[in-house]
Amino acid sequence: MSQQVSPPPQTNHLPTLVKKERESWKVASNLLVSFKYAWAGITYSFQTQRNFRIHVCVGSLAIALSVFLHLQAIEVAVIGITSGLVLALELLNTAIESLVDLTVKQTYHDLAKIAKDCAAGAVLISALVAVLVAGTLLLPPLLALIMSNF
Ligand SMILES: Nc1ncnc2c1ncn2[C@@H]1O[C@H](COP(=O)(O)OP(=O)(O)OP(=O)(O)O)[C@@H](O)[C@H]1O
Repeated sequence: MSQQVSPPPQTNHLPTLVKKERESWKVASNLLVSFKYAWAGITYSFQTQRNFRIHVCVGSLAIALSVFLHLQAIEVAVIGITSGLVLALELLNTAIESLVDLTVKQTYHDLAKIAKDCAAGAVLISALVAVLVAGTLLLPPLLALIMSNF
């Protein structure tokens, strides 16, 4: 018995298909509007997620301290990258939590637990690495400065 198989989509129809799949409640009309939505996500996380606020404060402090201690540009960049990664993963964590809550609502589900725990684990690993990197780069000059004042 022959089986009906639909033909693969024509290459020249791809833009139409992509456009169809991108239909959502609202799509950003230009780059400025995209930035506005991205900023809305950042402010939402800042206002609702205590951990995000802590990471913003600690990251800003580490970068300010690295500039104050006259670290090399590459060292300031490394501290900036690791701090930024923590913030980016914290935003993804918030997005995953929201999606999970949207899907399972107030019910317990093992897969919801795995998704949330793994997302939180990703933030934790990045935060530990950021602390390790900042500590390695900042502590020696900081201790030298403290010792020189005694
Ligand atoms: N629907 C669910 N089903 C199963 N376990 C859940 C569910 N919702 C939350 N949990 C468990 O509770 C934990 C905390 O979930 P919650 O949504 O409160 O995240 P949170 O405390 O805001 O996390 P974070 O501190 O990373 O922002 C999750 O890591 C997960 O182990």
